[in-house]
Amino acid sequence: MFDKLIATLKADPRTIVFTEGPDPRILEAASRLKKDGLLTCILVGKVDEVKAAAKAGGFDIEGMEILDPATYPRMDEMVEKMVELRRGKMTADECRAALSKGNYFGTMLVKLGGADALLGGATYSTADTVRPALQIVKTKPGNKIVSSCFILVRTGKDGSEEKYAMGDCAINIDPTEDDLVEIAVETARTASIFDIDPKIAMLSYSTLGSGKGESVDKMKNATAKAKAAAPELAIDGELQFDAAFSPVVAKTKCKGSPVAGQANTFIFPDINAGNIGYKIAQRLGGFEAYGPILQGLNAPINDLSRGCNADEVYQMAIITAGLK
Ligand SMILES: CC(C)(COP(=O)(O)OP(=O)(O)OC[C@H]1O[C@@H](n2cnc3c(N)ncnc32)[C@H](O)[C@@H]1OP(=O)(O)O)[C@@H](O)C(=O)NCCC(=O)NCCS
Ligand SMILES: CC(=O)OP(=O)(O)O
Repeated sequence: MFDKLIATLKADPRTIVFTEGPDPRILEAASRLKKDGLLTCILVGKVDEVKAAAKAGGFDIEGMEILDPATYPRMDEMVEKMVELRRGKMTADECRAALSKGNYFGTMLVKLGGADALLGGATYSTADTVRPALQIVKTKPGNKIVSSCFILVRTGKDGSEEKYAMGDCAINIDPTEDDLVEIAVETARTASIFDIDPKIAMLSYSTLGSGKGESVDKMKNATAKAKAAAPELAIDGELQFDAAFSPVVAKTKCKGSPVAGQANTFIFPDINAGNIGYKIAQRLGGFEAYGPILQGLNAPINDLSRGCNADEVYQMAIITAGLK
């Protein structure tokens, strides 16, 4: 799962900024990344606080840069640049206030080239982690929205990995048909990076017309649009999860579908379904959940779940910087 990304990081050393420097999970992950020679870590926070937390946890952060926005010597320059980027949407005072917080400070650090990648969200909510990136970093050329996916992995006793991609479980609350097309295409791309050959199911409570209504039409129309936009992709919908996943159910509900019964890339109709769905797979299904991996953003910035542990921080740091 991580071999390719680790090889990339060893061949091309990168720097990652953590917006929540004093958090013990961040400190543990940063100390392991340093020990393993994978990333140069920058910790945002009050120097004394970060050092005290590292000492209390027994984490070695020797040599790591700790940046406190309150004493950052280039803050005036950062404020000026942010005002320019926000183009009339935020005043200098608003930018300075925002930059006193780790989430905005870290994002501007990436924007100004002071770090290659950013990982936050151990204590900040997803909205507070992602909003600075949406406002400052913006979408990649060619993308209309930023979306996200999770890679779900369950390792068998023989070491084999069962892998799925799920999107969008974290960013777009009620995606439009066009948003869903972009989410499907981007999630398929992310799936491929993790060696999943994407077979995309556009999920619903209905299978090919078994239910009726606006939410069914949304997935049906999004499927048609996605097929037209990316004819090279294996994609079908609208499909219930059982029809998408189980070959037995697929035979009953939608025989002949190129995806049903073998889907490995699942696109949810909205964030309620997506966020609940991935957490059920994680907590009841015994899958490791890597993400949310942001897609379509013009810099490698990712969010953590606030329920993350140090292992997840370590792995997400590798994913974030390794996918740069
Ligand atoms: C992502 C999210 C924070 C954006 O909401 P917001 O900050 O209220 O968004 P706004 O409409 O005020 O937009 C803020 C900026 O982001 C941009 N933006 C918002 N959503 C975007 C998206 N999906 N893609 C790209 N840009 C987006 C807007 O264009 C705007 O840019 P501007 O200020 O330069 O004009 C919001 O959609 C959200 O809360 N999503 C759910 C997060 C969550 O709780 N997930 C569950 C746990 S993982
Ligand atoms: C991805 C996600 O659900 O994040 P959180 O648990 O922080 O809300």
